[in-house]
Amino acid sequence: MNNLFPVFLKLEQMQLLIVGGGYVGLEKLEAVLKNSPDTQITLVAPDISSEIQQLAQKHKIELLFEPYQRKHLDGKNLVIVGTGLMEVSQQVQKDCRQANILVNVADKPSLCDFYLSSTVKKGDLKIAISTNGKSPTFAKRFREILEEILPDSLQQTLDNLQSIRNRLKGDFEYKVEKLNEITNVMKNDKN
Ligand SMILES: C[C@@]1(CC(=O)O)C2=NC(=C\c3[nH]c(c(CCC(=O)O)c3CC(=O)O)Cc3[nH]c(c(CC(=O)O)c3CCC(=O)O)/C=C3\N/C(=C\2)[C@@H](CCC(=O)O)[C@]3(C)CC(=O)O)/[C@H]1CCC(=O)O
Ligand SMILES: NC(=O)c1ccc[n+]([C@@H]2O[C@H](COP(=O)([O-])OP(=O)(O)OC[C@H]3O[C@@H](n4cnc5c(N)ncnc54)[C@H](O)[C@@H]3O)[C@@H](O)[C@H]2O)c1
Repeated sequence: MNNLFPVFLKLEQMQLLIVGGGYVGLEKLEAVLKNSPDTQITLVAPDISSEIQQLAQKHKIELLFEPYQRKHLDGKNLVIVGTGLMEVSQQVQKDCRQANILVNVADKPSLCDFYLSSTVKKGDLKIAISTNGKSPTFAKRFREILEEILPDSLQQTLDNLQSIRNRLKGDFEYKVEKLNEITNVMKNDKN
């Protein structure tokens, strides 16, 4: 079964809590900042790595040097946990469930409401990759392949299509038909 529903979040309009300030916390923080560098983030952990402290100076990151407590969820829309400690992970997951806040526990699929994906970005094009949790390493490798093969000229194509879209006159059906006609060239001839 592969029933995950993908969405693209406007994370910069939300309040994110990250629990854990070690290696995993840094990895997830970097994944967030790569896509949404202006996200308002609170990161809580008794020990916070120097790499994270450096990132906090350049981004909107509040650091709390203390153990996780229930009150840290106040006002948060989304939570990512990366402490490597099962008791902490389970406690945060339970608290999030009660508060109706979506939670990702890094590397613990059974405790996740959502998974992080590998992401490819070429200008305005963004592709999110999931393997349904089967192999994050495959997701990473596939990202690398897509990053390599997608041409930089894609942005020009998107800009052109947007300007045509804005200039098209007529009703909705006409516009849809016209835009499909123009982009038909992208389809393989054999189809
Ligand atoms: C895509 C990416 C996004 C990100 O995290 O940013 C991501 N993991 C990445 C890398 C990666 N993670 C791990 C390795 C080591 C090799 C290996 O084990 O394969 C590598 C590879 C590396 O680092 O080279 C360890 C690992 N990960 C999970 C488990 C537990 C398990 O599978 O049961 C374990 C074993 C832990 C242990 O043994 O202790 C689980 C999850 N990892 C996910 C996402 C979710 C599923 C995504 C999907 O559907 O494919 C899911 C389910 C939950 C989540 O964490 O959100 C990011 C690549 C970013 C990029 O570079 O593009
Ligand atoms: N590839 C690499 O470069 C590299 C480097 C180091 C570690 N690792 C791997 O990463 C894993 C360890 O990473 P990690 O991030 O899980 O552990 P970590 O020890 O790096 O960090 C744990 C974090 O959790 C915090 N924490 C502990 N109790 C807490 C609580 N009650 N509330 C909030 N925060 C709390 C700690 O203060 C710390 O910030 C290991 O599996 C190791 O193999 C990889």
